[in-house]
Amino acid sequence: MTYDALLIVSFGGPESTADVLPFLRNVTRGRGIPEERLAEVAEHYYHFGGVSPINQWCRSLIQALQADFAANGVNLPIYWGNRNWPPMLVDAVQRMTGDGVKRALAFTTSAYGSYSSCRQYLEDLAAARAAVGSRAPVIDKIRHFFDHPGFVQPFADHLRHSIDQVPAEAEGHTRVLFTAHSIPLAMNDVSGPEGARYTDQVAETASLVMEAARSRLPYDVVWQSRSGPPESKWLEPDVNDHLERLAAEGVKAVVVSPIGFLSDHLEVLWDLDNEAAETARRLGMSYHRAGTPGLDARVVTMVRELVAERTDGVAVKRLGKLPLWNPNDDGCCPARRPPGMGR
Ligand SMILES: CC1=C(CCC(=O)O)c2cc3nc(cc4[nH]c(cc5[nH]c(cc1n2)c(C)c5CCC(=O)O)c(CCC(=O)O)c4C)C(CCC(=O)O)=C3C
Ligand SMILES: [Fe+2]
Repeated sequence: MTYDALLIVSFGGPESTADVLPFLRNVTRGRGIPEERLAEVAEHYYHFGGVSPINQWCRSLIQALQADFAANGVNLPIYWGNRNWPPMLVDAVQRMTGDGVKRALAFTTSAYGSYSSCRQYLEDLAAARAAVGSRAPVIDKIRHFFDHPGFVQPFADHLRHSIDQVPAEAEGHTRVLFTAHSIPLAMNDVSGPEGARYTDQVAETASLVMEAARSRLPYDVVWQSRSGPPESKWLEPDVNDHLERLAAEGVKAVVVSPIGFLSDHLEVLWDLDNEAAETARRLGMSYHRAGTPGLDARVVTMVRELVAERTDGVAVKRLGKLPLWNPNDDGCCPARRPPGMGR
């Protein structure tokens, strides 16, 4: 297939205190998120001056990609649009249309399947194209990259580094925790063609990262950043609850690797580096947060390789064994939110 542009699609985040509440209203419109939860999350953003690192990370990633494409003879202009905060997707699609782009590939900054991490991006892409009209380009989403070596290996290197920081006294009493964003159980049940693909993919990434880090430590997959009404059931255990359990079992050190996130989003900076770190401190555990890939050169190479899979039919580079599917097909996550989650 030939493409004439690459579109980077991300979540978007506020860049000043004045942006925070309007951003949160964009994210949660029609979602049944309690007002108190919004106020609480707003405080997390205010703690960082109202600035999420996500937009600046996108800018830097795009700069690095442009240089990499130029150096490797990849002739694709790169556009950028977010789901929830400017630069918005609809403006990116408008610009692409004006530039005469007919068919584009979309790289979303989320590695996994599920309504929230994939289908919702597709819906927002479709809405942006519809708003622009019939001249808008066709846009194909790149596959989930949870098992690409450019995703797994940076996590593995950071994990190895953090394991090496664990104090000698904790030897034999150390646990690795992999975290990803919790989602409603109803959403996970219908993730991917046969359901539960979100939890399956996260579990596969966790085991691939352990293998690449050559670690034999015991590890668990846990969840973070749950929101939504308290009566709805979400993936558990929450990282903080799990730390309580581990402390009671005599675990003395934890190494936390946020494999749910390609870069240090606010969920990592607040929910892990503040909340979970504080929980561990209170429990007397040594806490080590392993890094995310962020702007690792291997991420840049990965994006180029994911593009080449589609443009040049080069072999799919992956470490995992779970079946892949085309996230543009309607046959995976339902094009409607699972019941109990708003809209
Ligand atoms: C699976 C998943 C990912 C990973 C995949 C991906 O990357 O897309 C993710 C990423 C992110 N989530 C983010 C921020 C927020 N998510 C919220 C709310 C929610 N997230 C959900 C799921 C996910 N979220 C869900 C099921 C909700 C409930 C509301 C709903 O059903 O839609 C809320 C509302 C307040 C709250 O309730 O917490 C905020 C502010 C940011 C930006 C961070 C920054 O600024 O750096 C990022 C990257
Ligand atoms: Fe989220």
